[in-house]
Amino acid sequence: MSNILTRWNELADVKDELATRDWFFGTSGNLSIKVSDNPLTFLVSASGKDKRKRTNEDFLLVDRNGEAVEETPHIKPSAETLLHVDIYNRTNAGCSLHVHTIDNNVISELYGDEGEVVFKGQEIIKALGIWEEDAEIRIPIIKNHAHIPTLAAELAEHIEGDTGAVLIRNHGITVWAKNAFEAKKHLEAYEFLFSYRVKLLTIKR
Ligand SMILES: CSC[C@@H](O)[C@@H](O)C(=O)COP(=O)(O)O
Ligand SMILES: [Zn+2]
Repeated sequence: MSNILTRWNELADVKDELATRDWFFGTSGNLSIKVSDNPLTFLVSASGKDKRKRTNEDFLLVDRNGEAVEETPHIKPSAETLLHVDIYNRTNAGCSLHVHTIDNNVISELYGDEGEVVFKGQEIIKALGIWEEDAEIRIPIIKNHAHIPTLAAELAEHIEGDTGAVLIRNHGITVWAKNAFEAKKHLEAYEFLFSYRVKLLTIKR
């Protein structure tokens, strides 16, 4: 099987799993997976589609600038392709996932003024590859901008390694990691932490 087809199927499987979790409200969310390094190309989800459906037009191959490699009259790359462009140009990540969930939006609003949300001493942090006792993680929260180059520029300030995550206030989360398996695992761990915090705060009130 060609590399592009292998990556397509891998990303389509991740998309199906996130859809099963109901993380693609109202066509929101986008996904990408790297196909080649030299030149840099990656598959990114088509804009505005119902990501719960699996079709032959779910992804497009784009170059290091996020431009479609082939002309595709019916579909265009995600409106947020520039965010994925920055991740692949600045890291060795192999996959990037972006979802809007109610919990990640609530957390981003609750802690938005602080510019980050901190989690400590929770077992699920090990899913992020951090194994120390009482480990602490900090997820930056950036302002949402309708102007995507401005949003991408602000996100880029927090792209520091081959794995990471940024919350966009009242918008969603962007996660990247070395491959699709790791990116999905990290996304699930973050969403676990957000859901836990929202539930705990609700009960404590
Ligand atoms: C339909 S609301 C979500 C969009 O504005 C955007 O934030 C998003 O995540 C999906 O855009 P898309 O162009 O389909 O990748
Ligand atoms: Zn979005």
